[in-house]
Amino acid sequence: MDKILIRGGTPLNGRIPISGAKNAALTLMPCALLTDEILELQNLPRLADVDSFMHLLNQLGVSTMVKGAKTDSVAGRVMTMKAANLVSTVAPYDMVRKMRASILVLGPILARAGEATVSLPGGCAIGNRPIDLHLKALQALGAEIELAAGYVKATAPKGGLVGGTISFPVVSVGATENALMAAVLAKGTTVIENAAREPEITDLAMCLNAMGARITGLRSDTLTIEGVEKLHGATYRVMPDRIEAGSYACAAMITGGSLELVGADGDSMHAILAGLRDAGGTVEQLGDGIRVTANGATKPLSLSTAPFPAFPTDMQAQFMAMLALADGTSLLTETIFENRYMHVPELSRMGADIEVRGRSAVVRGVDHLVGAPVMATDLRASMSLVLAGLAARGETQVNRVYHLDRGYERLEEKLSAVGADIERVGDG
Ligand SMILES: CC(=O)N[C@H]1[C@@H](OP(=O)(O)OP(=O)(O)OC[C@H]2O[C@@H](n3ccc(=O)[nH]c3=O)[C@H](O)[C@@H]2O)O[C@H](CO)[C@@H](O)[C@@H]1O
Ligand SMILES: C=C(OP(=O)(O)O)C(=O)O
Repeated sequence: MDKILIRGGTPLNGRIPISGAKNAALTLMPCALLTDEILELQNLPRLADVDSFMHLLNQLGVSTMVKGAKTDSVAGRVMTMKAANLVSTVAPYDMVRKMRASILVLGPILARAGEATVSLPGGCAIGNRPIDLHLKALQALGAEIELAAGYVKATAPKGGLVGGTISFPVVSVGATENALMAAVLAKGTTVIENAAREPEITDLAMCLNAMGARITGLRSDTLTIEGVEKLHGATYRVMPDRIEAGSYACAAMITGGSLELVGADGDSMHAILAGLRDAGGTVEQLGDGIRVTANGATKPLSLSTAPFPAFPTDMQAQFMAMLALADGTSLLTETIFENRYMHVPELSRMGADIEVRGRSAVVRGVDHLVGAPVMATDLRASMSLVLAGLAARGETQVNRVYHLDRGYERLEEKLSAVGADIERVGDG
């Protein structure tokens, strides 16, 4: 298994191109299931999750073609997808197990084929992650749901799904996405109340509208969908990854450098950028991206994760690494996933002083971190260890690199280009 070796201590300076957003890509790709015409997605990131999703779509009968050489370091990939017919309505365990976002095929397969069977994704490192809200949303559109042998089977009424009111008790990104993709082909009007407002949801709604859907209320917590009989093909560009951009912003801060994040969309990053400014960084809006510059010691922060537009849970681990070296004590509170502190013991092994108290973590800034062999059990936790390694004295060896490959395109290449001493090494 590959490892990443980092010799820390170099301030990072220069330009990093920001890739297309993983979490947008993973909800835009299943839109191909909703039409028999071609959906072309541009600016897709080169990520393991995108490849896994493509394989899942292939198994369902979607033919795909990918353009974009790996050597082209700035442009994303272009994928054309065509689901002339679905050859299967089943998303099997071995695919869903690898990638929780596979659950996002449930709504579109059901809407297109009238039935869908998807393996239950189960829990994972960051928390329990149930799918009850996805299922309730589909039930509100008339679907019958059966759970058996680790699978959920959803069946639409004879004439297809029927519009209805979906009122979410808790904001869920995935459940909002599944509901949207199911409702676009339902008969009549659907209203989704307490919808997630993450920019990736807006990206999904814009892509669906480009395919002929009729969704209004974009960017708000109430989405109204007038069902249409058919969707057509479209070409759509995936939004820039706000979490990748935020992660590299933390790299600038933790190493005392200055990074231009080319293509980053500041409008989707308000809470992240506010956090960077409060931590003492300078954030400049550029024509095509943003620049983040450290100014001396990082200031401590008090931050709580919550649904958009608040501070995202997907940035909590990276901010924690940055705050581990702050000039004072920070308080981070995780309100979305109950078990998203798996990076704490590893950061502590590098010399961080962090105490978890229930859902909160008290981070007492230390003078320096020391490199060590570390590993993390999820994507953003792994990135927090890379960040710590970039600032630490000596060598850090980050194991289980496959987590990083799920969400960070060409990580070592992007970081070496701005001065990091980082390399990927194989086991042998
Ligand atoms: C592929 C993708 O886009 N993943 C993102 C998505 O995950 P995902 O869509 O899985 O996250 P949700 O927004 O659904 O989860 C939010 C909260 O709702 C709970 N919940 C969710 C669904 C459900 O049926 N029942 C339920 O109780 C979850 O346990 C969690 O506590 O949003 C998360 C929150 O911003 C991000 O961390 C993930 O990176
Ligand atoms: C938790 C994440 O992703 P996923 O929902 O795909 O596990 C993430 O991107 O941080």
